[in-house]
Amino acid sequence: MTTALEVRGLRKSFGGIAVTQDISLTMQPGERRLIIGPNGAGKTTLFGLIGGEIRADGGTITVFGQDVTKLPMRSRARYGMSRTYQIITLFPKDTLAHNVVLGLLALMPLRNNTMVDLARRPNLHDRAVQLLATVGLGDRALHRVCDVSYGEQRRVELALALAQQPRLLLLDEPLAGLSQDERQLVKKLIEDMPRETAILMIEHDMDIALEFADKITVLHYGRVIVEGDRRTVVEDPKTREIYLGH
Ligand SMILES: Nc1ncnc2c1ncn2[C@@H]1O[C@H](COP(=O)(O)OP(=O)(O)OP(=O)(O)O)[C@@H](O)[C@H]1O
Repeated sequence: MTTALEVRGLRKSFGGIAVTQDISLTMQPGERRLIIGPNGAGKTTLFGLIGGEIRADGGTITVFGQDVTKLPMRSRARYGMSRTYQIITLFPKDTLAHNVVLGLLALMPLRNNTMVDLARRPNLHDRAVQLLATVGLGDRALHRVCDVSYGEQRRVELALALAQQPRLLLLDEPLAGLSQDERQLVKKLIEDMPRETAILMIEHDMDIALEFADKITVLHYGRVIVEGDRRTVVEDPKTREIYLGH
């Protein structure tokens, strides 16, 4: 079976400091994988490399059998990969629906046509509202991003990622900055994502994240130090050393 993601010997240095050191990992289609590690372990850099914002110094990244190592970020989406960001990247003065419409447009062959008349494409708007409804924001579609809460903005990001119907979804701390109630809501949204979508997630909230994961990868100083199912990782002395200091 073709793997969803195959990372081999990935390396990246910034100013001579190795931040990603020979990382390899394999994900199967539909797998739910959690990446954990202390601050500065290189989690976000690894996401940047996989997503294509950061160019690797060495190694390869294959998505559903396609070598994407040298492809720019936007081209990687065409192979089924989509991601959210730790920092929100929405247009604040536009409505939620319009943000999602832009996300949908980015996937279409007419995406480079700046003259596209959105008023003549009501189906796009309807699709955007539908997607917003899947993250519980159907009734907020016509609100501006700057007028909704931080938690709601994070849910718009999830709607945008889902708009791409990804086969591989990268979630960078989807629960960060959310209230307890919003965490539960977003957790449920992630759990309810199509089971065939492989999800790679960075998350600090262990209580929620461990439950979600089929497999966990622990990074430390840019290396994979432990990998396995929940029990293997939690019981491994190296994990305990990092998180508990003993
Ligand atoms: N563009 C950059 N230039 C220089 N150093 C960088 C750059 N990006 C990241 N780093 C450094 O690389 C290391 C790993 O950073 P990264 O953000 O990937 O870690 P992280 O595990 O995601 O941490 P956190 O949990 O705090 O978000 C850090 O020491 C960081 O300062």
